[in-house]
Amino acid sequence: MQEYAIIVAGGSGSRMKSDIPKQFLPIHGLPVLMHTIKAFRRYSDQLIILVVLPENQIDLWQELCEKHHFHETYGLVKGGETRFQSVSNGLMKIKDADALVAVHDGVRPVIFKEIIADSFKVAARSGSAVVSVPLKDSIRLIIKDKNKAVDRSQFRLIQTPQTFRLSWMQDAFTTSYQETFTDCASVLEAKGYPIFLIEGSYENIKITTPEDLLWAEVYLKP
Ligand SMILES: Nc1ccn([C@@H]2O[C@H](COP(=O)(O)OP(=O)(O)OP(=O)(O)O)[C@@H](O)[C@H]2O)c(=O)n1
Ligand SMILES: C[C@](O)(CO)[C@H](O)COP(=O)(O)O
Repeated sequence: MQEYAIIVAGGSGSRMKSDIPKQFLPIHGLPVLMHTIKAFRRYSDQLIILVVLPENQIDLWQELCEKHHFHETYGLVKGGETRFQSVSNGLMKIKDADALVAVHDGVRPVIFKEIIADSFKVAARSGSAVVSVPLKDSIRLIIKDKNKAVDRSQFRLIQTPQTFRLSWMQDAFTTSYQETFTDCASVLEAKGYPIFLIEGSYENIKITTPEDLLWAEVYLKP
């Protein structure tokens, strides 16, 4: 079955508060998104990669590609207002009848090829594979002005890639957008599809705020 990766990098990175969107900030001199694309290419030469970018940042990306002599093979897709819309735009570019699609945040550059491989293997068998890790901190539930300890073993932190059968994704993404759709798993779950969790890695961080860049520098050895 043909394997696709939709790498979503259509956001503005408001929480990073940087001059340019965080997906273009350098780690060891190379933009975050280039590290992410290279990680997926390391997984397979056969993988079809689609990269979703904000329409108004495509010129900047192309300048960066020239500057860094970045010549990986991938298709470019225009992003949307929300992550949901950006994924949806990526899905619309896929014309195969049958395929597997891994959706990954462009700002998670420390993704190991073994995890990508596992996500495709499990999704081929079960229809879905969502990367997750156990919590290391204690957590408390906030109820108005009070709070209460909860059993952390009942929770998982969810990462990407999130890999699914194309037909499941196409069906699920016909749903109207809801605020609670923070990832693809929540969209597929809302349509009744089962979500299978697989083991992720604590290094697979999402670059969201400035200190995350420092950790990514440590994890991505030059
Ligand atoms: N309209 C959007 C919003 C987000 N994303 C992508 O989804 C991933 C996870 O989102 P997040 O970390 O929230 O990125 P931003 O939306 O850019 O950040 P912020 O919420 O701080 O503005 C990122 O790779 C981001 O580029 C996207 O493709 N299209
Ligand atoms: C998709 C995701 O990275 C899984 O943890 C996360 O939900 C993205 O959240 P954000 O609100 O877009 O930062």
